Amino acid sequence: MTEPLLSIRDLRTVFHTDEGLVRAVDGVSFDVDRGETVCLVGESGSGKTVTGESITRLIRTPPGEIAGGEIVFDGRDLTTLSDAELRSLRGDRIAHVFQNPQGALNPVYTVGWQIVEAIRLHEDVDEPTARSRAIDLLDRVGIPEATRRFDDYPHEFSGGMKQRVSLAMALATSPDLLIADEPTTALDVTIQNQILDLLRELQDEFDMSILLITHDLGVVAEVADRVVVMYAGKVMERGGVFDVFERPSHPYTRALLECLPGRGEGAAIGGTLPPATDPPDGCRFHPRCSYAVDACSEGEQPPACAADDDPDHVVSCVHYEPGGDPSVVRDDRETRLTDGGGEGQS
Ligand SMILES: Nc1ncnc2c1ncn2[C@@H]1O[C@H](COP(=O)(O)OP(=O)(O)OP(=O)(O)O)[C@@H](O)[C@H]1O
Ligand code: NI
Repeated sequence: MTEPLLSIRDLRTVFHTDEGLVRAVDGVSFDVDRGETVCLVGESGSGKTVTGESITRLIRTPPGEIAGGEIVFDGRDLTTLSDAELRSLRGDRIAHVFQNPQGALNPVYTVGWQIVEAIRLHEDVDEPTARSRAIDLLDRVGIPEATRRFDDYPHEFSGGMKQRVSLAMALATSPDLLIADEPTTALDVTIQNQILDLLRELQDEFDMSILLITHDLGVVAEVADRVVVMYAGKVMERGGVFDVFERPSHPYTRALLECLPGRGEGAAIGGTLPPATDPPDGCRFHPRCSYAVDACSEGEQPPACAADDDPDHVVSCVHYEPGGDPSVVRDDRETRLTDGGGEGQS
């Protein structure tokens, strides 16, 4: 088996605040394979952004601190790298795109010049070469009349076009991993779909992995190969996108899916995220969970347990622990009937 490109193990990122210690990311583990898209999904405040920003240590220290765990990228543990080593990795082999492209673009310089700089910072090429590469990139991300627009300033682009420009910047050094944090959230639905289509095309073309952060399960269904469902700093469930959508196993995942139009009641999940400085014992979701039993409010978050035959599909819920009964949460009758039918026919 080939090594995953990125392997996060037991990541713990905390913030020291006046209100106390915020365990924003509290023992998160998942992998991103080469060429695949992994989606981090969960409600606002669940720790998605902090996870993404911990990878290349964009977390401001203080108040933030990576308190434990490993972030192995292409065989190297990034938590042990110096700031200088990380800086050269960032924007070279790992690139970030954010919800607000404004942040990635300097209002004082033309977009073309900024992409040229990004290329030349990481590669020893002359100006004309970098310039023609920059125009190619602008063209590739769908900026019409790229040659003419090369000399325009960021404010001369619409929101969707600005996001395309920031994508071109991110791709300037052909990164192995693109971390995209809600890249389409600020855009209207049509533009949103165009950008997601573009991401998919570019992924094939550049042969890169994508870690896409979103609270939108519709987006996940569109682009993900695998899904990591986060809640209050913990991973509730992770697995292949097909498994997670067809056999959602954690009550939280099921509740999120129920919120999807056409899938369930369409209602929001009752209750709110626990206070960040004072999460409940046991499963972090138990105060909002309709399947909670006494054991759910005791001890630590349950370990990652098998959700089905696929070893990649795991769930952190007492009902899946040894001796537990998953049918409390998930109706497995259909699956069993199908299995039985298969045997009968052979
Ligand atoms: N600089 C900071 N200081 C203190 N707490 C922080 C800081 N940054 C993030 N947090 C806390 O960490 C937790 C996780 O935040 P994070 O931004 O990762 O959530 P998210 O899942 O990305 O949410 P959203 O969907 O709103 O972007 C929250 O409780 C947040 O308040
Ligand atoms: Ni976020």
